[in-house]
Amino acid sequence: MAMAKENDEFQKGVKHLLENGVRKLPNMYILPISDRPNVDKEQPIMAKSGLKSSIIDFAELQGPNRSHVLNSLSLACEEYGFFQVVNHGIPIHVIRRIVDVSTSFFGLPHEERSKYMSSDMASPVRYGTSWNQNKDDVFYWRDFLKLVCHPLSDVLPHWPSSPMEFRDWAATYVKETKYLFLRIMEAILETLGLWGANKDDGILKQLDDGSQLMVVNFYPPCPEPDLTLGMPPHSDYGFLTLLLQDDVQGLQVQYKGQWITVEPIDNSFFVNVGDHLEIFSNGRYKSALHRVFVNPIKPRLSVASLHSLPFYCMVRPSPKLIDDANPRRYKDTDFATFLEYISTCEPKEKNFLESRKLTSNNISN
Ligand SMILES: O=C(O)CCC(=O)C(=O)O
Ligand SMILES: [Fe+2]
Repeated sequence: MAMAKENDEFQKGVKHLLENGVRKLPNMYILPISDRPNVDKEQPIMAKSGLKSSIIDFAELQGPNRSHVLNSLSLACEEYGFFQVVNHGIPIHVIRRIVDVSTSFFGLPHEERSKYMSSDMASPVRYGTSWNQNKDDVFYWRDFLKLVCHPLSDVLPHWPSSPMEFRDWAATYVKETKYLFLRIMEAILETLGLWGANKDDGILKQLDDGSQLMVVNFYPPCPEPDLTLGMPPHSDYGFLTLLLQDDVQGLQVQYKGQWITVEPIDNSFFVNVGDHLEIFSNGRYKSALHRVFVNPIKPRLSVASLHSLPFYCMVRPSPKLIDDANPRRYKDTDFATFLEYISTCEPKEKNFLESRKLTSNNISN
């Protein structure tokens, strides 16, 4: 009984635990030694790792240097699975306001935030904690707000009405990030030889009408950050995720088996290749494995915007990227398969994508 009660408290999230005087990391959050972040051990930060070419100047992409930027973009997607976009064109006040209203949302009393708790994965709004709180054996030090963003007019009335300006700014932010996503995708299609003269605008139309999810992640200060994580190693499911992070370090990406800390660059987006783009590009571009560590002093906030095809569409390797030298490497995948997978087995690292790979026995054109 006492145990069940304690469990109920964990379900309310980490901010709630802190507000209720928890000063020591509960056992529920302690990861096995092999999964702990090891942040003390020498882990390079991005600036010192030699990954400079992963910075993409969006303004240059629209100008005479486009082909040069496209080369960097292609290299980043192929080699790292991520890049950072600067001069992205989204007005700075929109960026500031989305951070402000998101911070205010997490500043609301627990009763107000918890109105949006739901175990229904398809709910247009879902407040929750950890990674998958209904299934996690070990909990992660994160609270989140997930908003389904498409079709906007249908979902908007379900979004939080408090703080007062939340809906308006979230709607503006969602439209701006969708526009940026589509422009970046045009460039990515071009790097794959599917734009320009060899135009495949079918996929871009589908993406324009595609799914979009906005996830606000909040990581309060953690009493014993070396024993836990804010998010486990994972790849995102969609084509691209556009991530806005505040100025507190926490995000790490894996490169050549090593965890590299992404130092936040003011007014930029960290963009990572998701599983669907890996499938669509027939494995040429790789989805990025990333995780989040937490710290004992500063709260951290990030806003992720995840984009893919409409939920009912199949994701499959582009036929133009399949030939004798590059046989089809992935099975057809739809969103229902993904939801079924995450409801039956814990998504760890890139294991969903692994389950979609064709083996050398059943590889085909
Ligand atoms: O908070 C972060 O930096 C990463 C968030 C993330 O990976 C996600 O929302 O999928
Ligand atoms: Fe992620």
